[in-house]
Amino acid sequence: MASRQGLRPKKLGSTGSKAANSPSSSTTSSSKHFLETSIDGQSSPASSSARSKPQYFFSESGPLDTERSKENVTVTVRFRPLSPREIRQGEEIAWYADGETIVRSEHNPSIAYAYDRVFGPTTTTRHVYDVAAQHVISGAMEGINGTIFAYGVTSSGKTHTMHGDQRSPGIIPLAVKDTFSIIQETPNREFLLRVSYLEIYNEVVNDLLNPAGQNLRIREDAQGTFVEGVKEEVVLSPAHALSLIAAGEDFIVLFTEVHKMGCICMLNTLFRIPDDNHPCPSQ
Ligand SMILES: Nc1ncnc2c1ncn2[C@@H]1O[C@H](COP(=O)(O)OP(=O)(O)OP(=O)(O)O)[C@@H](O)[C@H]1O
Repeated sequence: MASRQGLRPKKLGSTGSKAANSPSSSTTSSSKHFLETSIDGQSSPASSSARSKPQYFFSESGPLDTERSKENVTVTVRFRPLSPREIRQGEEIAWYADGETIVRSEHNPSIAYAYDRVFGPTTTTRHVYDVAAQHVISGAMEGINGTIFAYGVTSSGKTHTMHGDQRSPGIIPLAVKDTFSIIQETPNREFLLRVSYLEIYNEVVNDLLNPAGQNLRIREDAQGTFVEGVKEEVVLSPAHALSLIAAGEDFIVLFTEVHKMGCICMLNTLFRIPDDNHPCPSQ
């Protein structure tokens, strides 16, 4: 897993004016609310860059490469646009995406942070998925553990990014679809896909696929860390997997009132797809 250090954005000095560093006006300003999407693809070559270096578009050489190749965590920031309500209330943009890797303060341009990738408010979820998540899925299908998670303050866009809607599917449905496409394109292997859906609320782990599975314990054994007693469903199609998410969502609604009272409390869900894949016996 990632070290804490790996999750920390790197603060930069001023690297120039906003206009000079911004590729286009559409990505130079965005809401003061932003979401950080973290990705952990253990040992995945595609996620092996240094935390503060843009992973996808830089190829680096030199003595630091060995060190960087150990880095498995990338941090991506996605800005959402101001909502109509925020515009009506006269809310102002506080941070903006300055190019593809820098977040800069509107009020003090000398304050800037570098991330692996920064997406402005006009970026589609599909693009975020393609650039920042797809490689974790393809890595997982090759047996490399991977995690994609979103964090941010309330209303920063976590649900929009991870779940999305019919018009703009989120990272979870896109990942499910991709997973099954990869299975179809890999006829020489057999895959067993199992899904679990958990919520971590105030440090309590609840099973969203099983109403009886409350306050589950996190344990460790020789094979690694696991949640004791969590329900795992074998899934046979994208529709089946997505129906499990929908069922889990119904369950989350039960917690919504608590969540509202909790102000900035975070409601986090984990949608987990462990896959066991083996070469076909006949191959
Ligand atoms: N990239 C985006 N483009 C357009 N609208 C967005 C975007 N991201 C979020 N929104 C909108 O902003 C609002 C808040 O987003 P969302 O519900 O995803 O936040 P959240 O972080 O999940 O909030 P909470 O923690 O309170 O559940 C929603 O109306 C959503 O549709």
